[in-house]
Amino acid sequence: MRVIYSEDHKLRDARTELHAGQLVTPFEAPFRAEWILAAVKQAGFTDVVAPDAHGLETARKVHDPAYLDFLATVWDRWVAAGFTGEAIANSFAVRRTSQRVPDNIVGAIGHYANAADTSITKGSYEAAIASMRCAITGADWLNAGNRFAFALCRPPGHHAGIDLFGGYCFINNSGVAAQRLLDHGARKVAVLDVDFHHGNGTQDLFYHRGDVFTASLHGDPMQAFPYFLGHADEEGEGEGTGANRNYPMPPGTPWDVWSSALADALTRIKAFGAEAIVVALGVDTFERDPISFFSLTSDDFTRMGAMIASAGLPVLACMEGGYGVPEIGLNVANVLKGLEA
Ligand SMILES: NCCCNCCCCCC(O)(O)C(F)(F)F
Ligand SMILES: [Zn+2]
Repeated sequence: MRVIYSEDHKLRDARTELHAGQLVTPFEAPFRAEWILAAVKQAGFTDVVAPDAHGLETARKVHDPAYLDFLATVWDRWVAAGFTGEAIANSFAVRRTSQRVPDNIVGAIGHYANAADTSITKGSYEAAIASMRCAITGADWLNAGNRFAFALCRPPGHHAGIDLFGGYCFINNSGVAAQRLLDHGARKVAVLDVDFHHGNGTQDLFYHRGDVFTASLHGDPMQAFPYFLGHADEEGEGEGTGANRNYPMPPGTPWDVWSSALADALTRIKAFGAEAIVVALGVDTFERDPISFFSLTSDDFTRMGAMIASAGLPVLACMEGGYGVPEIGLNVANVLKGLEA
């Protein structure tokens, strides 16, 4: 198991998150990556490398280039506008609005935001690039013929759509990794999202494509963020018809229910003909996660890894969510142990 980690995640250290009507300390904070790195090393996964310095070539195949340009410049534009707070969208291009991108930075950030929970700050973009590089480097480890890799991505990526940021995400790491696998010989790949929250960004990236199967197990969007995508009747369109599968589940979902959804997803991934699986690995399905509502135990994460490995395919796990409790490190390490069991 190769682990890819970048110290540059620390450049993403926002002071604020809009939560429950207040600006709070962000749940998605630097300590997360430090706890997870320590725990996976403690578990014996010591083959840890820094990412290769990839550019945006692969990312431009799944994200709108103008969106990537926005990410690269938003903080400087925000500061140039004379604002002293962190960059937070507060007007949005919602139903029945123009999709022109305003010149004004407050309008532009609202065009590209899919949630107001994600402040953009100095260093956010550089951290997102480093996170993307971890995912691409992990994909290249598989491209070299290896079975397993873990990209310790921070900031996460699965809420980042073609031209959308939010939910703590900017560049869709697992989506870029899937594209990288396709660019290096794979004909079909799957992105399996086990984070508590629906992978709305990843679904957006590949909804009309028939070469990437996207599956997501998550809190029912009628009850849970991201709220506006992730229903079971979203099955892909055009070339992508039948290549998207959502498993929305209710509060309190335990392992036996959750794992039956995983078994179905893996069956469909194999039937699709995927040659590799990119796992959007959030561990916020944990019973004591502070912002989620499933009931998986730490031992269930070992079972999760073993089930995914039983598909018999190469696996790249890209870190997504998992908050606030020390067990996030143990839970990630358990998935890796299960993969290699
Ligand atoms: N303010 C707390 C209420 C929840 N609002 C935002 C939730 C974002 C979840 C992010 C994640 O866990 O899905 C990711 F993997 F992307 F990090
Ligand atoms: Zn999550």
